[in-house]
Amino acid sequence: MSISAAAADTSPKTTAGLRHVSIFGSTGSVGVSTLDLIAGAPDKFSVDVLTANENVSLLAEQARQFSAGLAVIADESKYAELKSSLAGSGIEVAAGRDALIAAAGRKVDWVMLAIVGAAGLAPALAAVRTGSIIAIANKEALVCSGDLVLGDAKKYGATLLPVDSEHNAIFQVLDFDQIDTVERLILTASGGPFLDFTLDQMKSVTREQALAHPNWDMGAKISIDSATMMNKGLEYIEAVRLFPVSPEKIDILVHPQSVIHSMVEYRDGSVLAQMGAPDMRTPISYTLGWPERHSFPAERLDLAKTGSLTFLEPDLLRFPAIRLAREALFAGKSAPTTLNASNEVAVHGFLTGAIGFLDIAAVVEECLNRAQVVDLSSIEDIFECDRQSRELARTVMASI
Ligand SMILES: NC(=O)C1=CN([C@@H]2O[C@H](COP(=O)(O)OP(=O)(O)OC[C@H]3O[C@@H](n4cnc5c(N)ncnc54)[C@H](OP(=O)(O)O)[C@@H]3O)[C@@H](O)[C@H]2O)C=CC1
Ligand SMILES: CC(=O)[C@@H](O)[C@H](O)COP(=O)(O)O
Ligand SMILES: [Mn+2]
Repeated sequence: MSISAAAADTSPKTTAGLRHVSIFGSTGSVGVSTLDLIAGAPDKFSVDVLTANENVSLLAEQARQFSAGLAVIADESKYAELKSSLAGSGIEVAAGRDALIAAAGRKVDWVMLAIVGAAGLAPALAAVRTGSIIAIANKEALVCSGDLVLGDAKKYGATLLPVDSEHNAIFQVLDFDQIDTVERLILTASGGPFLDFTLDQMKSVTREQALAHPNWDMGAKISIDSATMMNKGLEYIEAVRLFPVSPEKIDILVHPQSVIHSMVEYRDGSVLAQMGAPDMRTPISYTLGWPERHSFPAERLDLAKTGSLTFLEPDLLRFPAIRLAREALFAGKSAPTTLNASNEVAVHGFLTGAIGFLDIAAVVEECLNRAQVVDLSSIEDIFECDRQSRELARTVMASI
């Protein structure tokens, strides 16, 4: 089933009342929130696969706490450490990229894709091909792979549930059965920590300032993307991939309080919004329970306390990443893959002190200008484009 049909399927996908789940990227921000929800409902879930890149100690701790079937560490050099950490537990251990992909091919009821970056694409495809319910947080996989993930979801009968707060919001209020009555999707954006900064001030911001998101507690890469607003650019492409709505009908609106997570406007003028406190456990809980709603004691929204909700247009001069993402989408073919890969390299460059904050978008723009826009007709083409774009981004960064 594709995402467009997912809303119509109302039969809970459980095995004897217990949902068997796997979490890819369990040691990250989304992964930890997912396990937090699962810990609160031990009678509803049984954990099969947990994975990390290099954080052996947290992965081993999680695997023991949840009696996982298999723990996979992507960094092969950490295999022995993980093996000894889990000795005597009866938990299977594996390492490396191929092991990660094989683990994603294990059939369970529900999978969380919470690896950050294009590194999550191959496991995402393997998971989708099992035909299970797939909760997808990994927006980069959707951006860089064109229609492949959605196409395979359809082909293999998987149900794709968006985890990203904006897309989860839209999923909750979008009437898939009357899609031609939809006039606009409105993606809200907090504007990040530099919403009120001048370009001159943005030139010299530090890593710590950029990591300090005003509303959300997230991993480093997405926090920097929020600060450049590339996150909204990626989310714009993510929305085009996920929802059967043309790109011209998708707007971005800055809403600094992050209370309205996104909106859908219908042709009769009705605007439906999903709201909530900025806590990722709410959208994750929605996907964990889907099609039922589980109870979750998240902080409740207190609008009187919030006081006012404000909105403004994004400033594309101070936040060119939004323009770059739109241009990449309209250029099509390999351009979104280049956008994503060069952004990943540039964000890493900023986090490691190699380039300044404003250089992130400059590197991406230069890569988009220099890279050829070519057809990507297979997963191998996507990987090759991703590899070449990273190489190009490193070359561009070295010249700054
Ligand atoms: N955090 C949030 O609130 C939100 C996140 N998202 C999206 O969800 C995804 C995850 O974000 P977030 O949880 O913040 O990220 P984190 O950086 O906190 O966690 C990333 C996870 O992926 C693992 N990982 C990193 N690199 C690799 C690799 N090369 N191979 C395999 N595993 C890897 C990490 O392992 P290790 O711990 O060992 O490094 C960790 O488990 C991103 O795509 C993000 O855009 C979307 C909406 C909200
Ligand atoms: C929680 C979530 O979904 C993030 O993607 C969030 O949207 C980031 O906030 P920005 O709106 O600042 O990008
Ligand atoms: Mn988001």
